[in-house]
Amino acid sequence: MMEVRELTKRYGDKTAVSGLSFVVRPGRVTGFLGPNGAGKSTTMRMMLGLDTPTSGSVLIDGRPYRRLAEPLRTVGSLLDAKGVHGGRTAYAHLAGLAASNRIPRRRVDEVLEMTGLDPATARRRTKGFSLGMGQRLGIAGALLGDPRVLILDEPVNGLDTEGIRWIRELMKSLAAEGRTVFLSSHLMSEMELTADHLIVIGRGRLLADTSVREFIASHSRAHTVVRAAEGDADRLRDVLEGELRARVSLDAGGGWLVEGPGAAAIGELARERGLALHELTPRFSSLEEVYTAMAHTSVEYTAEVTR
Ligand SMILES: Nc1ncnc2c1ncn2[C@@H]1O[C@H](COP(=O)(O)OP(=O)(O)OP(=O)(O)O)[C@@H](O)[C@H]1O
Repeated sequence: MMEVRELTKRYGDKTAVSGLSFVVRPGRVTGFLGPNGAGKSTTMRMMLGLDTPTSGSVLIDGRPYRRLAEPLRTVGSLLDAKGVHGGRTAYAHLAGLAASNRIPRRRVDEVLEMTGLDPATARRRTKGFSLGMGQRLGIAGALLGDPRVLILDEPVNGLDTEGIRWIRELMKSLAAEGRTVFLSSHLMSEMELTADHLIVIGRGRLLADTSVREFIASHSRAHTVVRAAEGDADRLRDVLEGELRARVSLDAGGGWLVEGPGAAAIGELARERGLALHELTPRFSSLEEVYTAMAHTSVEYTAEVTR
């Protein structure tokens, strides 16, 4: 478990993180969202003791990072996959990390296998690694100490479709084992598939701390796809616009996309007006649609931090 308490970070007159408080719980994947410059990386750096808060604190399993006896065994992290010495082989990099954290050498082979880095790749210098291979190595490093908490900044960055799917399943299985998994990503569709819970920040402040499902349900507008019998389509649109004040547009699959009234109201009105419906389907927004709509309407989502 991780507790962020009244966390604030200022750089000169710029406030990157402002009075942020939330709890990241074990047993689920928590996604960390926010536009560029919202303060995600700064928050993650403070979680890992790489940056000192101006005020506030982060506790990992009850202690600040710097007071953890064996940090790598408690928290695994991936902030910058390029933070590996290019002259070393992947194996040497992990073996060095293991040795300095009193982690048995055999664990290196285990994490290499878990992350799909084969022995031949592991013996290559990391300088020639692709972004995706570097990302896998970074994750191998994060898993080395078999930590209860994982903090990953953009872990799918540079991965192909197969790699992205692999990360998704890995994150879910680590959470299912009871670990605390906290990750940021710009890929909303991926976040929707991977995360159970969301922490959303904008301008360094907390905007939402909720399940993915609730976030979508509470911010999406009701949409329904409705299709009438042939010949009734125009009349259906007129009735919806005139009597229910609905916004009606043509749906990509034919039929009308109705915004405003729910499926029940549409169905009942159609029956009263003697219109036979061939389709009446509530449509839920995707996380990406909800997030994009918020980004257009809320200043916290749009502008950079200025103060
Ligand atoms: N070392 C620093 N010195 C001065 N300002 C900084 C420093 N680090 C971050 N900032 C500023 O703090 C704000 C938050 O940056 P941060 O990198 O944490 O955002 P982010 O949400 O991770 O963005 P991105 O999605 O682009 O990575 C930005 O305005 C950034 O310019």
